[in-house]
Amino acid sequence: MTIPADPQVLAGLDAWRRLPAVQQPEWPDAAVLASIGAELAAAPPLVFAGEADALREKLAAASRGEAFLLQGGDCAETFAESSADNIRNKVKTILQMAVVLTYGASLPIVKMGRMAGQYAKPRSTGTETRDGVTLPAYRGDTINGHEFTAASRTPDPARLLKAYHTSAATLNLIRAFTMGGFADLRRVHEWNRGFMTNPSYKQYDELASEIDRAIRFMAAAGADFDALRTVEFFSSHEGLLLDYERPLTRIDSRTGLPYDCSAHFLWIGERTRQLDGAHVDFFSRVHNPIGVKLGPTTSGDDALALMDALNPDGVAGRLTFITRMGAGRIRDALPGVVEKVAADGRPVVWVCDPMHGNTITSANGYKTRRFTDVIDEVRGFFEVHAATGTVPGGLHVELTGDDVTEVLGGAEEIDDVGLARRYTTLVDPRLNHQQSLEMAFLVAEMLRERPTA
Ligand SMILES: O=C[C@H](O)[C@H](O)COP(=O)(O)O
Ligand SMILES: C=C(OP(=O)(O)O)C(=O)O
Ligand SMILES: [Mn+2]
Repeated sequence: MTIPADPQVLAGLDAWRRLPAVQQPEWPDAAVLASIGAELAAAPPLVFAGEADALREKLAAASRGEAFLLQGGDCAETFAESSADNIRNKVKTILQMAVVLTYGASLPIVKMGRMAGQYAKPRSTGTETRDGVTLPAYRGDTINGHEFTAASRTPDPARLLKAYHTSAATLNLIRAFTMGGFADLRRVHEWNRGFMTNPSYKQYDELASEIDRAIRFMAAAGADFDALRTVEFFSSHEGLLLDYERPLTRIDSRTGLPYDCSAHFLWIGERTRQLDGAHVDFFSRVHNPIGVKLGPTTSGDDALALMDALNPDGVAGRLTFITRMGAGRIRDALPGVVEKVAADGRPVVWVCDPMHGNTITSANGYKTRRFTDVIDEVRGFFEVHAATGTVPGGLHVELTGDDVTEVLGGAEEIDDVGLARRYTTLVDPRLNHQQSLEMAFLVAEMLRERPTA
């Protein structure tokens, strides 16, 4: 039976159009945008509302300390880099990290990519000037091109369709990889053994051997490894570009409720979470699990007001707060926010994004981050939650499966000069494959040491 949407609920989905919407492009032609919007609205959804519900349940478990979220992928996916190799390497990296974290946490890891839709970026300045020429800033492949020409930087609504089709192809391959045997625990474990042959990672030997022994124990005890050939993998991106998210919002025939079917999980960024703004209004009306980024200036009252707007009834797993305070700020800035939310009692998932509060410019001009700062913010996150008796529920990282040189440090010691070797990101610096695995080993230790009920 199909349940239709309440007409008021349907009308509400466009209420954001009358509210201030920051970080949106200036499309040159409203009529072209409208016709592409209609085309998107008629295209099949990318995810099924029932999958978003399943994810909500898993996030509810994370909020109770019964699961842990690993969310990772590029700062900005690009159409050009949405190749099979690139997608495979990212999925592989996340799966490898997840095995290490599963062992550290002794919990199921909820696996989620910043993938299949992460094509729209908020920017700190709307324009970019090079050699006296000023053009619109690059806002992600769904809006404009990175090439520094007037033609490429002009927002082009045809890109919305390209974003949709590239998301569909990416998601299709992710589903094939994770359901078709690529994610088999025995394979993933072998990849991790390969990583450990590099002497730079000697400090993780002990943990790696323990994991190896645990897998051999499982085999000896007759564990059904065939049941561990597939994994659930969820898609997510920043819910930034409302001209894309609105047409992909559909009424779930089972319930009559709206879901944004561009991804399983959408988050509202630090720059677009104004309480009276378009983004909070729009995402308050869709039933996916939703995240909000919280920067270092967030107060406990800000967090409570966001909860009132986005999860007034306290549905478990509906709301995730992704804190991104910076290594130097988290220990001071996070406790007040966490205490206030904990005292309220409505559940949230607390997730640490140790990337966005730690961005610096290297002496030779690269936008980068220090691996030590990234790890220190995660450590601070665990310390704060241990002190307040709350649950550290997950990790949100910018990473790639490839061997880029964008983040300083790691056991292989990328330095300022090293950044120049393979710096390919178009927006923020990502952990490379090795740095990502190294982070997983370090976070696994933190998970092991955390207080559990
Ligand atoms: O993740 C994204 C960036 O932090 C954000 O887009 C701001 O980047 P910018 O300062 O380079 O504009
Ligand atoms: C822009 C991003 O983050 P934030 O909103 O936290 O700055 C991002 O996740 O790429
Ligand atoms: Mn980023």
